[in-house]
Amino acid sequence: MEYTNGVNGTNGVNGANGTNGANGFEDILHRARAGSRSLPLLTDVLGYSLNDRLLFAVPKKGRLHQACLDLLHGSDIQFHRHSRLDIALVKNLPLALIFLPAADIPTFVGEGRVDLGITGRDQVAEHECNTPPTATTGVVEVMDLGFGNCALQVQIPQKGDLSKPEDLIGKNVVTSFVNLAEQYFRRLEAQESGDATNGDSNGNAPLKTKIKYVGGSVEAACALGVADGIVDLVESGETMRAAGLKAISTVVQSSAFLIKSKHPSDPKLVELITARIKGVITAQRFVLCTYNIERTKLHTATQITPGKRAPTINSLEEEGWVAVNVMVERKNIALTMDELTAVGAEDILVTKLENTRTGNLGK
Ligand SMILES: Nc1ncnc2c1ncn2[C@@H]1O[C@H](COP(=O)(O)OP(=O)(O)OP(=O)(O)O)[C@@H](O)[C@H]1O
Ligand SMILES: O=P(O)(O)OC[C@H]1O[C@H](OP(=O)(O)OP(=O)(O)O)[C@H](O)[C@@H]1O
Repeated sequence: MEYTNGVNGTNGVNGANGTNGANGFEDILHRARAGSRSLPLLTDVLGYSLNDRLLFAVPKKGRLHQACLDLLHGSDIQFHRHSRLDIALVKNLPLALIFLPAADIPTFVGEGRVDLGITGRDQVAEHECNTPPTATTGVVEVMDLGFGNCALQVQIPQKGDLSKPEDLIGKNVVTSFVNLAEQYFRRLEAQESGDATNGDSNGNAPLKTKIKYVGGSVEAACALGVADGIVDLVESGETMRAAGLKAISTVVQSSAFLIKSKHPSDPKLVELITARIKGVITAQRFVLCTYNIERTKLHTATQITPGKRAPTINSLEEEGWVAVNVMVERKNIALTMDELTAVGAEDILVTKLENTRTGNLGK
């Protein structure tokens, strides 16, 4: 089977409407991309053609799903998704959304079957461990979307004999990220044995650590006696602590990324969607701050609020006073207001941004 991670048939992706043969979803996308003579079949199966539409993969469930729907809404990408159907045509752009498990999105985008996608960087790293990018395949990271922040970490029981990653060598490690875990322990074993060649991914030396796959609830594996340690995602750390585990090493840091294939079918549309998403992300990240200040104190105040390019300064009707308009990062706004007040700013107002479109904001 060409695809791993259950793309074919195991998770409901295959044959989204129940009529779509053994090769299912993958085959549909392939035929759509190829624009081949088999397109009438596509129409028969789906009731419409994906030809001439840019394909955009979105996580169908899980931690990234709702944030992606919010992003699409903010970008005015309008669609109606029929229940149980994992393809939705966008009404106001030549675009189709394909709802896929986050883990499968790098495969589809990397092979160019889908043009754009949103998934975690951890999933991209896991995919690329097994399928290194070539000149024509593999994904291009377009933009960090600023949500889905987490870390893939090596975890062990809080109480027990183990204390460091090396203690897990030769033991049982359970994870959903078998490729990254194998790569991590292969390098660790190589360092321990002083054998630099062991560190490559060609499997020259057998891996002593036993890596086992589970699809979810990884944190239960130690308590159930299946694992001595696990490699799993941590955000707040609540799941880890509740399971009596502690983190001893980080394999990879992650957040949600917009990714694209190396040869998207419509680069202009990719640019347009990227600009819209960037506008929404920037609007979430910044607020607009306005305040009045005496011109003599302006220099000090604008050092506190330099803006992205420069603040906008307007004269007030009152002699010697100016009004300042400036973008400030949302996470810093309370501190910024304190500092502005301290240097004599008055009438400080903070406005939420609905949307933005700028050249270099949010980089
Ligand atoms: N606790 C978390 N906090 C932030 N982001 C997370 C968290 N857990 C997962 N993610 C991100 O969301 C992605 C999808 O994980 P999630 O567990 O939601 O997957 P899923 O598609 O529902 O699969 P599964 O059925 O295996 O749980 C991860 O690859 C990671 O990038
Ligand atoms: O550090 P925390 O904030 O507690 O988050 C970490 C948990 O979130 C994810 O699981 P999720 O709840 O998505 O379910 P899953 O175990 O089925 O993957 C991840 O696999 C951890 O178990």
